[in-house]
Amino acid sequence: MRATLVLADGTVFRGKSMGATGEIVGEVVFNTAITGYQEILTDPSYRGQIVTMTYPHIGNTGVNFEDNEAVEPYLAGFVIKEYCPHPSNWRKNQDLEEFLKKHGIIGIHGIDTRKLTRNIRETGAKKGIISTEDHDEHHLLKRVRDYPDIEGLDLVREVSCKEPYDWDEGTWQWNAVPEKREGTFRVAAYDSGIKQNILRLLVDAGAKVRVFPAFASSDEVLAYNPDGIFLSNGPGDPEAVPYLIENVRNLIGKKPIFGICLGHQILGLALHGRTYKLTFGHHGANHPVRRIETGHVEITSQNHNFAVDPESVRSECEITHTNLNDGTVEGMVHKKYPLFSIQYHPEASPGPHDSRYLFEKFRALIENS
Ligand SMILES: NC(=O)CC[C@H](N)C(=O)O
Repeated sequence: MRATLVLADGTVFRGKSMGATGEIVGEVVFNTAITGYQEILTDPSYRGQIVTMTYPHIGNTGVNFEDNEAVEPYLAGFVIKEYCPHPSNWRKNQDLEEFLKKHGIIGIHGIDTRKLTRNIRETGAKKGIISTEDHDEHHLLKRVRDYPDIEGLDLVREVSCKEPYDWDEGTWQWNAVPEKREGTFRVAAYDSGIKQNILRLLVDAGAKVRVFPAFASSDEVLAYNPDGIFLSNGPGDPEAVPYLIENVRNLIGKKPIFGICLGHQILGLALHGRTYKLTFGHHGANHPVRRIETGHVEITSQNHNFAVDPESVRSECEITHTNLNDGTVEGMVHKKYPLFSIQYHPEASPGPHDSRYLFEKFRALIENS
């Protein structure tokens, strides 16, 4: 079956349908990771986005029931060059196409993803529409242009849990049964679309974790009597979740805080700093980051479109990590209060694992506070 992708600048790609059928609009971004398409598909931070894989051959290991980062994929659409319809992997439970169909995700394959990636790199992430029903580029262009922009949309509410719950599973290997663990200190984790490997690494670091919805009040979170607060990754524009910014502002200075990705941006805003949108963002598994304290370079997994403006937080925070490709802020620590945050994904699953020390750092911060 045919599928057509039209970008808001009028560029047209004609390919084949993969997964669910219908029509979807989202912000088109590209991810340069070579492995981990299943984890990318199930990362809730992609809500509202159409993800293009630059790696040309996708689907060859199928999908299993263990590697999802959330209970289901929340992204808008999926774009690949060549789909592998004959996956071969001992952990496979489903093929990629079945998985996309089951979850209602519309995909397109057989298009020139290098041309698409160059377009986004040169003129920035932009809205796109994928349709398997209407192939008239003028109709599609009108609909994609009429669709609201991602800035200002609260996508966090769509992916956050609705009720608090406890998490007690640490990391485990494919051939072992996950074991339940009792932590030694309490962490309240705000779920703006949390990736499960973050929860596992918090448990590995010794935390007893209770996950709270992104809209939970600071009083509700404090009533759990946590030793530390964690702020998760999540989709969309950080400025679109004022309730979370306000609640986090109430918690600063009261408890040790660690934020990842959206959590880092929320901390920046709660400290009265500023965030801004990058041209095409960082989405991949090999982004070099400089750890200023030691001068080391960490190879990191990243997925974000927004960044914290360093000048806007300079009076209160020190910048601890910077991106070696474009110099943007990748981490900061408060000069007075026990809090630090990281823009990239130290829990990266699959790797690289250079940044796992940050979970131990959170434990140490809690112990010393
Ligand atoms: N992975 C994330 O938490 C992404 C944060 C934010 N939605 C951004 O795009 O920058």
